[in-house]
Amino acid sequence: MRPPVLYPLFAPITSLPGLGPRLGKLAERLTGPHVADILWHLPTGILDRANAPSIAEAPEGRIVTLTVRVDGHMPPVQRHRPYRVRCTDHTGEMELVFFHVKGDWLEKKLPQGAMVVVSGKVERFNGLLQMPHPDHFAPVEEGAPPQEVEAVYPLTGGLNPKPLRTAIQAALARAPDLEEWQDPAWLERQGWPTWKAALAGAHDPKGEKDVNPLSPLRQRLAYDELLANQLALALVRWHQRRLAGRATVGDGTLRTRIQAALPYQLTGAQAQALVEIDADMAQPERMLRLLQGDVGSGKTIVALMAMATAVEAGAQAALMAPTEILARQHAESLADLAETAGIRLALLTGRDKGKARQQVLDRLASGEIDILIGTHALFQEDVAFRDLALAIIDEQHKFGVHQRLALATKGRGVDTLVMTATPIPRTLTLTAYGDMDVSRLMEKPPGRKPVVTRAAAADRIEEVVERVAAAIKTGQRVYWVCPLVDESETVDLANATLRHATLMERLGGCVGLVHGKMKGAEKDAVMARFAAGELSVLVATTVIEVGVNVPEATIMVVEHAERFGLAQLHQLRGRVGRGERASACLLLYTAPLGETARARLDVMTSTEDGFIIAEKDLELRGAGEVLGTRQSGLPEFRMADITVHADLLATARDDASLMVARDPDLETPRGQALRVLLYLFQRDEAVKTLRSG
Ligand SMILES: Nc1ncnc2c1ncn2[C@@H]1O[C@H](COP(=O)(O)OP(=O)(O)OP(=O)(O)O)[C@@H](O)[C@H]1O
Repeated sequence: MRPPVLYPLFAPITSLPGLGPRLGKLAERLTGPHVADILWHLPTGILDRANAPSIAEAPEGRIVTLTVRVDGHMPPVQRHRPYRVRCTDHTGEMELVFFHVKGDWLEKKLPQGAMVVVSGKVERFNGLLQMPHPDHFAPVEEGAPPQEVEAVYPLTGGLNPKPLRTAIQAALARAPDLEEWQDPAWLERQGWPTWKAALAGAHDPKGEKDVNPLSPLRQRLAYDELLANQLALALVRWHQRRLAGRATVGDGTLRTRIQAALPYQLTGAQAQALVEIDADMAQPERMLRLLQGDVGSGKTIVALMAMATAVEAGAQAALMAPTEILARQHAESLADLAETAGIRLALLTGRDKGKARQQVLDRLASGEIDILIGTHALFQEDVAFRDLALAIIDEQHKFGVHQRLALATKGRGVDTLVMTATPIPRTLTLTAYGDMDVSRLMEKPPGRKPVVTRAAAADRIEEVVERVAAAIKTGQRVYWVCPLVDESETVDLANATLRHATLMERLGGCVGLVHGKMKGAEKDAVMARFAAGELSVLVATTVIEVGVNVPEATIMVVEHAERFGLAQLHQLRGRVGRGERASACLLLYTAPLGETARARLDVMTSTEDGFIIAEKDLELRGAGEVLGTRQSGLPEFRMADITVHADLLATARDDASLMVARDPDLETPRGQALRVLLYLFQRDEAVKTLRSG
C-alpha cells in the first residue's frame, strides 16, 4: 500500500489549477496521469529576459523587459496590417506590434498614458525599435513583471507554457517533506540538496547551469530515479535468491544425442554460454542469467541444450516466447531434434482450447512431457508441471520483470534463463536487469555471408521490384516490409494491402501478406507457406520483426526505412543472411531525410554488428528512445539520461546491492525511507517482495 504521505502526488493531474478537462488531457499525454508525473517534467532550457533600464539601452535581438509609457494606439488602416502601440520613455520611443487584433481590448489593456511593463524580443525596423507580439504586457500596478529567468518546458500542441507552469508550481506546493533516503555522507560529498529542494530548484532555474544534467540539482533527481530502479531490481533478485534453489546436473546423454543429430558444430560462443549455464544450474542457488545474442547468433540451440540438462536430471523445462508465431517456430524447429534424442516436447498457446489443451495439461502434470514450449499461456493457473526445473524466457523485453519471474513459481527451485536478441549496451542492460549474470553470443555461426545493405530513395522502387523479380526466378525468398506509417491502423493496413496488390500484379500469385490485424491461425498459415517456399514474397507490417527464421530468405526490402529506429532495422535485416546464400537489405526512404534519419541509414549501411549499432543508437537518440523502449519494456527514465548519467547508474547499482545485503527487508530508518522512494517511482511490486511489504 502506498504510504499516505504520497497521496497528494498520486492525485490526477487534472486536480491541479490551470488544467481543466481539455488541457488536462493534453498535459496527461505529455507528462503522465499523476501530479508526480508533472513534477518529473523538467525544463529543457531557460528564457533569459534582460532587464533593460531604458529603450535606448535595450539590446537588439534579445528578449527584454522594459517599463514604458503608452503614447498612442495605431489600429491598422488596411486589412492584414499590424496594430501598433507607440510607447516612450525618457530615452526614446518604440512600437509594440500585434497582428489579428479584433475589438478594442488592447486599448483597454494598455490605456493611453499608462505606465506599462512589456517583455518580448526587440528588433530594429526602419530605425525604430519594435517588439512584435510581446509575451507579457500589463500596466505596472497589475503586479509582478515576468521573472528574469524562466523555465522552458517541452510542450505539446495546444498546451501553452502558462497553464503548464501554473500546474507545475501547484504540484510543487503539494510536494511533501519526505525522510531522506540517500546516504547522508554521500549526499554531503556530492553537495546535493534534499529531494524537495532539488525539485523546486530544477523548476526554478536561475541560469543555464540549473538545466544542465550535471548540475547538483539534476544529478540528485536523476540519482533518485536510478536508485529506485536499481533497488527494485536488486530486491526482486534477492527475493528470488531467498527462495530455495536446487542443483540440476545432467549426465550428458541427451545432449550427446542432440549434438550427433545437429548438422553443424556449436560455435565457441555457444559452447561457452553452455559452460556458464551448466555451472549456474549445478549450483544449489537459483540461476538468473541473461543470454544475449545478436540476431541469428543461434540462441535457440543453446536453449535446447540447457533444457536437455534439466530433462537428464529427471525434471522438466519450459520455453516461453512472446508471440504465437515464435512459440510455434521454436516448437517446430526443435521437434525433430528432440524426438531424435528421445525428449518429449509439446506446444501450448492461447489457441489451444478444450480437450486438446486438457490433454497437454494432463501429460504435463504426470511428467509425460519433458519440455513445454508456449506463449504467456504458460502463466495460466491450471498449467501445472510435475517438476519444473528450468524456465527459459525468450525476447523477454516484451515481458516485465515480474512476469519473467512468475514462470519460476511453477516449480521448486526453478532456474531462469532469459534470452534476448536485442543488443543492449552494457549500461542499459543494467537498468533493465540489474546485476543479472550475462552470457553473450558475440560470434555468429560460420559461413554466414555479409548482408549487403543499401539505402535508396523511394522513387527507385521500380528497380527494386525488378531485382526482386529476378531473385525469385532463382528460387530466393523476399521479405517486403511496409511499416506502421500512420497513427491509424486502417491507413497502415491500406499501405501494406496496396503494396501486396501491386506486387501481385507484377510478380504473380507468389506474394503473401501478413499483418497484425490477422487472426493467429491465418498469420501462421501465410508464414508457413512462405517458410515452405509456396510463397516467394512476404509483404508484412512489422510482425516479422523479431525472431522469424526462414534461412532461404535472402532479400529484405524495407519501405519508409527512415521511420524505423536503428535496432528495429537491425532486427529486420537479421531476418536475412541466415543461410548459405548471399543476402541483401534494401532500405527505401522518402526524401528529404532529416539529419538523424540520414545518420541512422549510414550506420546500417556501414556495419552489421548489433552491439555497435546499439551504441550508435544510444548516441543518436538518447537512451529514452533506444530500441523503441516504449514497446520494449525497457525502463524509461524521466529525469535520468543514461548517456550522461552512466556513472550515477553504476553507483546506484552498488548502493542498491549494499543496501539489500545489509537490510534486505528495508526495515532500518533508511530502509523505510527507501520504501517511500520505491513507491514514489511506482515500484510497488518490489515492495511487495519484502517480508512486511
Ligand atoms: N553453430 C551453428 N552453426 C551453424 N548454424 C547454426 C549454429 N547455431 C545455430 N545455427 C542456425 O542459425 C540459425 C539462427 O539460429 P537461431 O534461430 O537460434 O538464432 P537466434 O539467436 O534465435 O536469432 P534471432 O534472435 O535473430 O531469432 C538457425 O537456422 C540455426 O539452425
